[in-house]
Amino acid sequence: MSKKKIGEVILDVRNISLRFGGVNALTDISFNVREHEIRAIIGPNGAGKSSMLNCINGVYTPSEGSITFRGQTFSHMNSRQVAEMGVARTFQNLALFKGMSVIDNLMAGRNLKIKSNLFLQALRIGPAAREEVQHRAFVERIIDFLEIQAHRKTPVGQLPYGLQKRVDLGRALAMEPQVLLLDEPMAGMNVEEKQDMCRFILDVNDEFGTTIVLIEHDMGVVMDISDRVVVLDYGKKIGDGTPDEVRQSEEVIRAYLGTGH
Ligand SMILES: Nc1ncnc2c1ncn2[C@@H]1O[C@H](COP(=O)(O)OP(=O)(O)OP(=O)(O)O)[C@@H](O)[C@H]1O
Repeated sequence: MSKKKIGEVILDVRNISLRFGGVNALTDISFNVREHEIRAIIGPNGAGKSSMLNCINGVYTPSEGSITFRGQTFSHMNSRQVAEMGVARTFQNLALFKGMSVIDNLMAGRNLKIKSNLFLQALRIGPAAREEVQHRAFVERIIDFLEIQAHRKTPVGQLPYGLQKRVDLGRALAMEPQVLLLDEPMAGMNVEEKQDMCRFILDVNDEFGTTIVLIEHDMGVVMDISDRVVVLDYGKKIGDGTPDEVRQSEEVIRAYLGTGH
């Protein structure tokens, strides 16, 4: 693990519960995330991991509890407000425009940062033209960073799955987030693609200073790259600590590590 500096609490999840009809997807979950940290959420299928991310980024409204982001507490925010506050997300089932090129997908991810109005943008005149140049330069930086220069103009749907996941990461990075939520960034990847994705996640954390919260099933990956891990089981928190602490918890071993997930 690098000698990076972990900072203050940037995201504080307090007593979150979420119910779907009779199903308690989350029950009284509390944990925090510190600036510059890589924080993993793990747990067996149906444990509530995606529901937790959906509460953090405003897709779901928790039945109880609150989330504090950079000192501002809210019990519900919509997804756009959360994004504007600096939280970006990738999805388990990619959120890309398959028919559009890599560069256009990244520009779409940049949309939130574009200040000029649609009319000026369409005409590409005045401040809108200057702004577009700046945004394209930033997107090109991401393309170089993620080593996808050769695919800049390729429609995303034609790329292998591993590269599509990388473009999805790029789309989220185009927002220049302070906190990046990654929902199973390595799902469906082969070993080499996983190694590449691991390297990119560590580099994003290191070079951009982005705080990362990730859900991942591959335990090797989680234990290798995370600073701290939250463990969920049936919607309850059963573990929270460094990878070593979590690895040694009997409750965690019983619920998760020992079951061959
Ligand atoms: N929109 C929904 N409507 C009803 N129940 C839901 C909904 N989303 C999730 N659930 C239920 O909430 C519980 C937690 O699901 P969730 O998808 O958050 O778990 P998970 O840990 O992300 O699972 P997986 O690893 O399989 O993705 C499950 O029992 C699931 O069936």
